[in-house]
Amino acid sequence: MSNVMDSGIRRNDGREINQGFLSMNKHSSPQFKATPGGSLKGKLRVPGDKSISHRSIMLGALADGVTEIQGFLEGEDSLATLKAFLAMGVSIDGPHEGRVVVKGVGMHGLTAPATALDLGNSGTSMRLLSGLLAGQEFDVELVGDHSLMSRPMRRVTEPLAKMGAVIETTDEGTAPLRIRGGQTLKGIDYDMPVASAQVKSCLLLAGLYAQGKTCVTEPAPTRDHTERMLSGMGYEVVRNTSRACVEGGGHLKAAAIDVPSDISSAAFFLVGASIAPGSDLLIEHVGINPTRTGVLEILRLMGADIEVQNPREVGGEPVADLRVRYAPLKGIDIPVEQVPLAIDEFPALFVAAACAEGRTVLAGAEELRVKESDRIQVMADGLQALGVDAQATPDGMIIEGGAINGGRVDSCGDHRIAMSFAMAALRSRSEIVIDDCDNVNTSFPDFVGLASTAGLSIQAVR
Ligand SMILES: O=C(O)C1=C[C@@H](OP(=O)(O)O)[C@@H](O)[C@H](O)C1
Ligand SMILES: C=C(OP(=O)(O)O)C(=O)O
Repeated sequence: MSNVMDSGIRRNDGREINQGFLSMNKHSSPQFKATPGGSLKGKLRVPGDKSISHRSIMLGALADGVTEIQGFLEGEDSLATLKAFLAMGVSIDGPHEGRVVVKGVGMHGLTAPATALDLGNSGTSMRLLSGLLAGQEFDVELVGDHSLMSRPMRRVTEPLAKMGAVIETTDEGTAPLRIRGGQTLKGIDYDMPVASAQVKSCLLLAGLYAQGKTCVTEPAPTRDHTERMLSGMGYEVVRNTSRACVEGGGHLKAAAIDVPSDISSAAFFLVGASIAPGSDLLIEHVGINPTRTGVLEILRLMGADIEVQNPREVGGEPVADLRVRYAPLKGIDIPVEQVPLAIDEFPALFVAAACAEGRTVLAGAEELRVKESDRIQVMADGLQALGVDAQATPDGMIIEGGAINGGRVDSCGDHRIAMSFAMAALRSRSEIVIDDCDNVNTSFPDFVGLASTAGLSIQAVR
């Protein structure tokens, strides 16, 4: 049933993703060149939600029965998750134009992979899988690219150890993660020190394999796709405002999953259209789960003109079309409670702040320093290179809005930073050249094509 050959995954466009595609040669990482000016117009649909795509493969693989997924993100991060489950013996057909069929093996049907699982650039894959795999019968090793191998993993390995998991990290608490199988896990009641959906999801997934009840309390609301999908597949999750609990030993039932477009990918267009005079753009079928809509709230506080049209629910997740028109923005103090609800959107929001009138202050966002790059420092450096008054602080940034000159910036291999600076060209005085943009493929394949259709003048060059 699988269309995967020994050499790698065959994509629906005929391209083959070879073994080792996740650790691509950075010498060939393209530059983006974006010409100043223009506006964003028309209607478009951005690719599927990355968080939901990961979870659809993980839970589909563990379910009884066949899970059909539509709208799956064919980006390198979610493909890394897909490939990990192929390596653990799950039969998966696709992706074909966003459709993936996963033949579930049940809670105890995974088999030992022949080699370490390479999760590329994807923190979500590594942290969620560490929980899911801590309760298996086999040993497994998790590795990734240079960025992923430097991200903090103790936030998951420490609470997992309290549950009885045995996981080895480096002395710095980073991957490779060596997970010893055959452990008996027991449920814990865990107060998370950081607001992290990855930590919460990791522990809930481990909790499916634990004796008794596993409860996770979060210091602030974070994305709840795991809880929603578990419930949607018939696994009881007991939730109140800040706490989610599962009882180990249950089963998942296969279900159809319709993945909405990713609001984190829509964010570049929300910002681009807000800052470019003359813009009027409709972004269709976007996931507007309230744990993800901080970007809408923050942009509106800045004066953006965003209309939520045709709100509906699709497969347990709220979805809508977003119409965004140019509006003059003003600087604000970003409300701290919005931080976890917009955690991946700050690179784009910093560009909005650079185009706003007055000062924007972000605090309470130290988590940005441990994403694919240090998003506070890398964005501050890039904005300064473009002539913007942007000062990094330990937990955020202070930006004085004003003119954006052109120039050259380094995305440091961070997809969200590359796409954010591309949108900055809509308001820059001269060309913006962005280095090291390969990883845009982790979350937004064909960003350049879609952005060009909407009116951004951008090219990828090797
Ligand atoms: O659970 C998820 O799918 C994610 C959670 C967030 O990470 P943290 O849990 O580290 O905040 C987010 O930044 C990441 O892109 C996806
Ligand atoms: C932080 C991100 O992803 P991950 O943690 O899965 O690498 C992101 O996509 O912005």
